[in-house]
Amino acid sequence: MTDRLSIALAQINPTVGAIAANIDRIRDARAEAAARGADLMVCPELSVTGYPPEDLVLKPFFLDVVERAVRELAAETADGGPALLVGAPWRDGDKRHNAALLLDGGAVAAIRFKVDLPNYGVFDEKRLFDPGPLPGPINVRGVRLGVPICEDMWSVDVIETLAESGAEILVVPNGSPFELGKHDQRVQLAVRRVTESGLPLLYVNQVGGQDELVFDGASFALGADCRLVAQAPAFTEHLLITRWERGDDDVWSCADTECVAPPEGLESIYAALVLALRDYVTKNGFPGVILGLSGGIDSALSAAIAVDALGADRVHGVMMPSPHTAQDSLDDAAESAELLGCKLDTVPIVPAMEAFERMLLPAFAGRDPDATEENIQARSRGVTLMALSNKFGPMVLSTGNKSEMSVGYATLYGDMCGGYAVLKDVYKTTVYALARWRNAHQTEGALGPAGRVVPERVLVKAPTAELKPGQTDQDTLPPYDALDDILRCLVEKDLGVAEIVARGHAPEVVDKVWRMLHLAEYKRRQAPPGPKITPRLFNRERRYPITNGFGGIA
Ligand SMILES: Nc1ncnc2c1ncn2[C@@H]1O[C@H](COP(=O)(O)OP(=O)(O)OC[C@H]2O[C@@H]([n+]3cccc(C(=O)O)c3)[C@H](O)[C@@H]2O)[C@@H](O)[C@H]1O
Ligand SMILES: Nc1ncnc2c1ncn2[C@@H]1O[C@H](COP(=O)(O)OP(=O)(O)OP(=O)(O)O)[C@@H](O)[C@H]1O
Ligand SMILES: NC(=O)CC[C@H](N)C(=O)O
Repeated sequence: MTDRLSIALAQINPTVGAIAANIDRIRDARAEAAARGADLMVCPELSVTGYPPEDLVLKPFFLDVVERAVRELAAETADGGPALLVGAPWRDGDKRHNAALLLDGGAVAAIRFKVDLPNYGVFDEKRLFDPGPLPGPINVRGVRLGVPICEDMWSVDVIETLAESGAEILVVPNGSPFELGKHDQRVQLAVRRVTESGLPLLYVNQVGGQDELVFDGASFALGADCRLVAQAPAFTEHLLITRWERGDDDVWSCADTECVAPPEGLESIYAALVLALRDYVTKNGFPGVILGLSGGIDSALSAAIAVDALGADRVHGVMMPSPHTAQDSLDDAAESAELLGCKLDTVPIVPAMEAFERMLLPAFAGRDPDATEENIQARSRGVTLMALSNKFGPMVLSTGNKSEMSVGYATLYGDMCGGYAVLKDVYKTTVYALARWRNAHQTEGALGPAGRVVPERVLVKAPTAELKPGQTDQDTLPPYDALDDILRCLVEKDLGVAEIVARGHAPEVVDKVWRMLHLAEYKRRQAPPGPKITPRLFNRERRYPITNGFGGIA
C-alpha cells in the first residue's frame, strides 16, 4: 500500500478554445511537476478547453478535436512521469459531460462526470452538459481519490457519496470566477465539506481573464483537521506541490508548504481588473489600448489599470478638448499621463462639432440647443478614438463605471464606444477608493510605476461630463454615496422601495433612481463587456427586459 503521495496543483491560465496551446501549458507544468517529484498533477475544471467554453461544446467537431488532444496527451503519460487529472467536455453515448479525466500509464485511466451543473449567475451549464451519476473514488497509484468537480463541492451529496465509498483524499478541479469576498466563501465551504467527510481537500482553480470573468486561482489545500496547509498566490499562474503521508490512523496529512495569503478588499478588486484587462487585450491580439483622457477620475483610473496591466508603452491617452473643457482638465489629463509615463496626444473636437452644427443647421432650424449637441461632443470623441484604433490597431478602452451605466449617464455611440469597459462593474464610490488605494500601493506584478498615479486634484474636484458650461454630475444625479447605496439595493439585493427608504434615503430619490435604472436597460444591452467583481454584473448575470411595462418597486 502506498503511504506517500505528492500532488501538484497546476493553477494554469488557459485560453478558451485554444486546445493545442492549453495542452502545451499542461505539458510544461507536468514536466516541472515531474522534476519536483510529483506523483499526480491536478489541473482546473475543463482545463483542456479553458472555462467556460460556452457553446463551443455544442459543436461535435470541437469535441472531436478535444478528444483527439486528450488521447494524445494520455499517450504521453506512458513515460512513467506523474499521472494527470485534466478537465474536458466528454461524450458518453448521446450524452455530453463536464468531465475530469485521469491520464496515466499511457491511457485514459478513469473518467468522472460533474453531477451538480450550476445554472445561475454567470453559469449556464445545464444547457451545455448532462449531469453525471453520483461518483465513486478513482484509484491513483494505490490511493482512492474523490473528484468532485467545482459546483459538486458546493452541496453535501457528492462528497458524502465519495466519503461513503472509500475516498481517502478529495481533489477538486475548479473554474470559479472572482468576485469580492469569493475566496473566503470557497474556503468556508471547503472547511464544511472537510468537517462533514473527515477527508483532506485540495482545491485547484483556474487563473486568468476570460471576457467578463476573471479567475483568481488562489488554489489551496486543507488537512483533515481543516488546517490550511497550502495556498498558492492569487492572480498568477503557479504550480503548488503538496506532499501527503498516510498516518497510522489511515488519515492523510500534508507537510506544511507555501502559503501565500491572497489579497483582500480593494487590493483584490484592483488585481482582478488588471488581470482581466491584460488577458482580454493580449488573448485577443491587440498591441495595446487607446482611451480618452479627460482629466476626470474614470479615465485616470482606467489608464492606471491599463498601464499596470500592459506597461506604459502599450497605453495611449488622447485629450479631446471642446470649448467647454476647463484648463484644469487639460492639466489633469497631462499630469495623469506624466505620472503613468504613457503617451498623450491632444486632438481638439471643435472642427467636428462645427461641422455637425453646419450640417444639421437646416434640419434643426427653429430648435434650441439641448442634450443633442452635448451628445455630439461625446460622439465626436468616440469617432476619433475608433478612427485611431482602426488606423493603428489598439483597442478602445471604454471608461464608464457601474453607477453611470446603471442610470444611463453616458452617451450611446459616444463615450460608451469601445471594446472593453474595465470599470463596468465598479461603482463610482469604489472608483475613488481604488484610485486612492493605488496611489498608496501597488499589486504584485504590476507594470506601472510605484507611487501616485492619479493626480490629487482629480480625487477632490467635482465630477463633470463637461458637455456644457459649469455642468457637474450632481446636477442630474444624487450624490454618489447615496446613488451607489440605492443601486446596490436595487441591482444586487432586489430590495423594494420601503426597504431602501428605511435605510435613510428620500422616497423621491429612490423612485428617481429606479426609473433611471429601468429606462437605461437599452443602453446597457449595447455596452461593451467588462470584468465581474460584484455579485451581479450587468447583462451577463442581471438580465432585465428592455421592453418592460413593470413600473413598481414596492
Ligand atoms: N428603449 C430604447 N431602445 C432603443 N433605443 C432607445 C431607447 N430609448 C431611447 N433610445 C435611443 O437613445 C437615444 C438617447 O440616448 P443617448 O443618445 O445616449 O442620449 P441621452 O441618454 O439622452 O443623453 C446622454 C446623457 O448622458 C450624460 N453623459 C454623457 C456623456 C458622458 C457622461 C459622463 O459623465 O460620463 C454623461 C449626458 O449629460 C446626458 O444626460 C434616443 O435619442 C434614442 O435614439
Ligand atoms: N475632453 C476629453 N478628452 C478626452 N476624452 C474625454 C474628454 N471628455 C470626455 N472624455 C472621454 O469620455 C469619458 C466620459 O467622460 P466624462 O468627462 O463625460 O465623464 P466621467 O464619467 O466623469 O469620466 P471622467 O471621470 O474620466 O471624466 C471619459 O472618461 C473620457 O474617456
Ligand atoms: N464552475 C463551477 O461549477 C463554478 C460554480 C461555483 N459555485 C463557483 O463559483 O465556484
